[in-house]
Amino acid sequence: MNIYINDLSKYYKNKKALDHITLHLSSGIYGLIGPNGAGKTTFLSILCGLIKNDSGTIEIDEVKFLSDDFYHVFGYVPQSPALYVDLTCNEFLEYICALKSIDKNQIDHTLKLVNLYDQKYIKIKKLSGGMKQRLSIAQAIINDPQILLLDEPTTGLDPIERLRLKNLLRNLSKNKIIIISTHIIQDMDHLAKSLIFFKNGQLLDFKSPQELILSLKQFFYETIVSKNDLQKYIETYHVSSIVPINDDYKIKFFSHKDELFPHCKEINLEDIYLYYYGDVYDKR
Ligand SMILES: Nc1ncnc2c1ncn2[C@@H]1O[C@H](COP(=O)(O)OP(=O)(O)OP(=O)(O)O)[C@@H](O)[C@H]1O
Repeated sequence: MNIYINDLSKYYKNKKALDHITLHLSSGIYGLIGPNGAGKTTFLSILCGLIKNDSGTIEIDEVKFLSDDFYHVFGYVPQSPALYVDLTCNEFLEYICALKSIDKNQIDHTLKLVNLYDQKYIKIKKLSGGMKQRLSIAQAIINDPQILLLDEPTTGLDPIERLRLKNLLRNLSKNKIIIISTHIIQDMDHLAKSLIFFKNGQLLDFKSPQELILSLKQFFYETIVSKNDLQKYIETYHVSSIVPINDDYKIKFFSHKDELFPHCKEINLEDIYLYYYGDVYDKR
């Protein structure tokens, strides 16, 4: 399965929400990264046919985009779960099976996958936020879609629920294209094969986490500063981490100049998020 997105743009009146996005996606998990307003939801909404793009094309190599066949290979987890809270989990999934024209015998298997089998006959309004999120994922995966889109699925989940969700997505990802939008970049660590960075509707970068770290490490430096000097460094450099060490601080920062400080031994995805969405990117 491949998705070819070519020169995709979208306006809301005069506001450009997506600006000439071109991407080729094959099987695997993609993290769609960006701060609020970057265009993530707009992009996913176009991919699932909820809204229309103004220009550009989307092609999928096995089905025609937005045809009936497309909806059989596709699942969507919206930003806010759209659930009927007076139904039980079982009743809700029976309704989804009817909508998707699939056999109800998929329900038990799906509830087990999302770890909600014990809640099968519980009303949705009695579920915790994390359980509701998993039920929302259940409705999206019940037809075993080859394309799965999730809009900020980790928002509001505690660390254990986030870990559960990551494991579930990892287990589901074989032969599927999974796109997960998030501004919590750490959630993509050891999960996404590639990260797609959006800012103001534009594509900033599209690389694997390893490639990103390799290409950006050269801009990161580290040094130890005294408590008195810390504020001066924060004002002068783009500091991405501060770790107290006895009475001093170990700071990590990025700069596009050749600095006299040692380069960082390691940088992580959080450093990369700050690199792209801190003000340094606009100042380059
Ligand atoms: N229905 C709409 N009408 C007008 N402008 C909109 C509409 N939906 C989104 N926008 C604007 O388009 C831009 C992209 O919004 P979008 O919701 O796609 O971003 P996002 O990255 O998903 O943000 P968030 O992380 O806050 O969900 C923003 O500037 C937003 O204000």
